[in-house]
Amino acid sequence: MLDDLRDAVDPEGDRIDAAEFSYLQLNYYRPGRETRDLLQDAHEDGHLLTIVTSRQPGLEFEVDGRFEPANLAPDELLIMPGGILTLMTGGLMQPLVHQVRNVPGLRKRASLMFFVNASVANPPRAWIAARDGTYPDIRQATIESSQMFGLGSIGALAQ
Ligand SMILES: O=C(O)CCC(=O)C(=O)O
Ligand SMILES: [Fe+2]
Repeated sequence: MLDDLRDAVDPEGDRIDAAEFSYLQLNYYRPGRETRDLLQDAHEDGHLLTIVTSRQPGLEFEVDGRFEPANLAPDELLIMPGGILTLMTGGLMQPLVHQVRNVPGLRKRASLMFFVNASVANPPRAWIAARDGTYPDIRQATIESSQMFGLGSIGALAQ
């Protein structure tokens, strides 16, 4: 899929090596114990892509300024573009903003994400330059995003 994106945007561009720095994350929520309307506020993911699934409702994504339920069937995945893909494409591909609603009556909620990251050991050059003509530092952006939620830095994997 990343190769197809590259071919569409810049066939001469760097191939993304996503094998080593992509990872699975399991989120577990106890909606019944929370008083908040949102279990996760609206955000974009700081990765190239996020592949997400859940058997429980709650995930919503933004379309034309409004949030819509993802309504994933048990055998469905949602593939969401993230902020690093925006950097790779000079702003051409915008991230999908999403949030997790606290659905009344739901006691437990689990979701599984596969976060697709470019290698920080062998980072690609952006396929399209930013508006000011510069090329963003994909390696640095990937490392910084990985630290956003207080998780261990992805940079540690490169050592
Ligand atoms: O729990 C979900 O369905 C989505 C979680 C999410 O957006 C995230 O962890 O970045
Ligand atoms: Fe997210």
